[in-house]
Amino acid sequence: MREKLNLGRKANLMMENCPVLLSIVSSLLFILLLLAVLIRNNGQAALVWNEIVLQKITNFIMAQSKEQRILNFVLQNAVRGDPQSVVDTIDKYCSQKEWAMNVGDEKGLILDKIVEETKPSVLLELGTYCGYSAVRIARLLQPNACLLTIEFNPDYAAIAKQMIEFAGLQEKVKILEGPSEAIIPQLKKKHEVDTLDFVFLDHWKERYKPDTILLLECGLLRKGSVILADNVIVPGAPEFIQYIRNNKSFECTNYLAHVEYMKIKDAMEKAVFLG
Ligand SMILES: C[S@@+](CC[C@H](N)C(=O)[O-])C[C@H]1O[C@@H](n2cnc3c(N)ncnc32)[C@H](O)[C@@H]1O
Ligand SMILES: [Mg+2]
Repeated sequence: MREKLNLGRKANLMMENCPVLLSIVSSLLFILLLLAVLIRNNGQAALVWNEIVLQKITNFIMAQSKEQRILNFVLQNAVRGDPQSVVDTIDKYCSQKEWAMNVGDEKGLILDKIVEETKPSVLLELGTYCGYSAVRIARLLQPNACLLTIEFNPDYAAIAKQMIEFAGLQEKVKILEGPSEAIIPQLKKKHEVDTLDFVFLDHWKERYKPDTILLLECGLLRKGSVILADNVIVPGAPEFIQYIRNNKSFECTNYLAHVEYMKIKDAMEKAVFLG
């Protein structure tokens, strides 16, 4: 009898709270819907969602970093000594399993085209990450050409080293570990660079402009040096774009594309130094 009374009271309580519960659930659904729309239409929100929310949860569950998972997938599925298979395997993982900030397959084709047109011997990349673009660039280089790539995150630099070795490109690519602003001034004396034929800007976007100015101040650009900047729409590099397009020493071209492994618009900017 007492049990029946208790059950009745519980049912009454639930009925009384029903509108409150319903409004909480519907508010949550509304917030989720809003988030989904925002992520779908907004590049910045999509990057934050992938890099901060999804990645942190997966890293916690798997007790391993996303970059380690990308490397493991390459070690298990790509062909050792075959850079194209390394590039394709990373693209497969990042388009099907987990998003990552590699330049990716679509903008990678623009990068390939500009490297092939420029035929560079001395190249600099700012922002190595897992070594995707380093492998992509180095696979196209002439026998004596060399790519220096700067990365300040030691975990990423370690992953990139293994990626580049697996691709068989360790003779062509040298990883310089540290912040770009500290390494650029050492390039001439410490790393025997005279001038750079090609520079790929793909590190944090607020460093694009100051590091371009630093390259000029250090005398590392010559007439005809090509700078290619990734992600000039998403996340965007407005200060760099304003600086480079208003500088008469550079001739600029914009290449429209999409954010790596997404349908959101992005672009690359090529700037040729006129001396
Ligand atoms: C977008 S990822 C590079 C992706 C890579 N280029 C690719 O396409 O495979 C940017 C990388 O730049 C590194 N980075 C950012 N700012 C840097 C700086 N000032 N000096 C050195 N590395 C930097 C980050 O740690 C990150 O690994
Ligand atoms: Mg990029």
